[in-house]
Amino acid sequence: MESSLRNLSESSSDFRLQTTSQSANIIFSFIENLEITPLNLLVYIPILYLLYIVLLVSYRLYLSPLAKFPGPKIAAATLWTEFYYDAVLGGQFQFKVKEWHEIYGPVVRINPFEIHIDDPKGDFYGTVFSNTGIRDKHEFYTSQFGTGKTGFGTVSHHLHRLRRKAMNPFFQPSNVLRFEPVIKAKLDKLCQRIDQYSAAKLGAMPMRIVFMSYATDVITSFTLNHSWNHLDAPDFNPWWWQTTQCTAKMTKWTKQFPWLLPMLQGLPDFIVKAMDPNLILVLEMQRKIEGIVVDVLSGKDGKYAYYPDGSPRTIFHEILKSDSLPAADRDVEYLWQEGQNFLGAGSDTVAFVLTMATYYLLADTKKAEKLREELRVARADKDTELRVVALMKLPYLTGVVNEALRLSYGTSCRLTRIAPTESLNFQHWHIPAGTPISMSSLMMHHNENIFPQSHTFSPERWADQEDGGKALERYLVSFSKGSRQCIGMGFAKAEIYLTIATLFSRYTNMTLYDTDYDRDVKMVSDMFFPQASKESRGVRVLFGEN
Ligand code: HEM
Repeated sequence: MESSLRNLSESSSDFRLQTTSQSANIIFSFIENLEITPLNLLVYIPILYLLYIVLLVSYRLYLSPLAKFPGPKIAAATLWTEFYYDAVLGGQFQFKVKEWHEIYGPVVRINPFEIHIDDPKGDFYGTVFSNTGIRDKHEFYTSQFGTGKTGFGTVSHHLHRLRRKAMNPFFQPSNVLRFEPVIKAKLDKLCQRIDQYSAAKLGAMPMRIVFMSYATDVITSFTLNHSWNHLDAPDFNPWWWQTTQCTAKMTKWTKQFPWLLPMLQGLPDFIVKAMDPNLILVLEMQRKIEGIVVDVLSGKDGKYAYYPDGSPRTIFHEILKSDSLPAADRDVEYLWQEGQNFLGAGSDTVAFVLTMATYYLLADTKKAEKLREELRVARADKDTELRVVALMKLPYLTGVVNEALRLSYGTSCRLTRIAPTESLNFQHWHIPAGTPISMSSLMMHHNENIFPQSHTFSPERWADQEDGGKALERYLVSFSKGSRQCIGMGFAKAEIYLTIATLFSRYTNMTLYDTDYDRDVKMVSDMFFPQASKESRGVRVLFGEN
């Protein structure tokens, strides 16, 4: 209450100041004259609470520095609007924001604190997600995963720089290229599993689950130096995909109630299980990663934790080696949270891009043939298996990868940045320093000015450009941009290029099985990652004889 009143007195409008200070006087004299008895409290508390709400909403609607921005009043008044669309209706807020942009224009105030921008030219993305400016994250966004100590979850720009610096060497192109043979070994295993499945006539393969197993084996080998070997499971461990889906769905609740996560962690397992059996999978995953971290810290991995030249094979050894890391970060909690982020960030994201590439190429077999032809010619030229560096130079394959990234969006939710010391100007709008500003890949990637017929999968929109689509990449934001851009981008791209090239060269007889765009592909809800309809049976593929 006091802070609301203090805020009120800072108003620039004399009239409003007068009115609000009169209201404040009334409230104070009301409080002074209160006769406190238990019975009276039952009446006074709701009245005071109601007054507090009225003052708070009035402040948000008329006095806040964001009051000048267009948008629905209900969104400016309360965070419950987002909660209703996202938690109650299930991932619908992004679509609502899109509708608001159609009504109010490119700048919309989407909650009491935040402005969302859908720039018709797309260039403002580079300003908000800047590489050079100071950019904090918004705690409302970061708190949803309960990993506030990690690079991903760090609010402060400056602290993030220190944490990111500790991880950077692990993601250098040289370290990614050194890992290429391991990705290829996992790819061989994936192909063996596909061959066995098809020889045993087990039917169509659920590609998101299959790719999820594969991507998890790759990311656990890369970051933990221990493959989780999901590809060995006869059914590709669908529960692991459910775990990540459950973690993502939980964010719609934990964003509003961040205390939920620590509370769950403190409850006995049987209670958590009774609430939702998938929740226990999330906790088990966290404990498994924590166990690995404890092993790392105790030196259990010994010399196998390092390459012969002494560089680390696990992200934890890399982080601990750094002299930039704050001392408080050298503990188990920080490291397991970081480990969880790597697994979450590097498994279903990659799996979804691969699934989308597979779907769109098989839905239009001419495009698949064009890709195969490019790969055939390139291979004949070199007379050998292509390495990732050579693959990345192929224009049509690059178009396929970029289109798959574009139509899988990265995160389907909006991303937010705060410029704490700099006010930003967009069109005629002046956005005060410290305002959380968000933009969304969903809107960037369906901006018809930039990507005409944006719902069409068209590798040609990249491949047919004179510069191979380099200029257009500015608007491809699946990995976001700027200082908080995905640290695993180079690694993910290497994995995606290798996988698409290998599968489409090797399997010439792949067909979609009972896969319907509206039911199984089209994004209908945003659960941090894009989700198809509840009736979806996934993208399924039959591998025939080649
Ligand atoms: C297609 C695959 C991937 C996509 C689309 C993707 C997308 C993204 C996006 C959009 C962000 C920024 C999130 C934000 O602003 O809050 C991000 C951050 C991050 N990603 Fe990825 N990612 C992918 C793969 C990976 C992989 C393979 C790894 C690990 C090897 C990884 C590790 C991370 C980490 C650690 C961050 C936080 C970076 C920071 O804040 O400094 N990602 N990713």
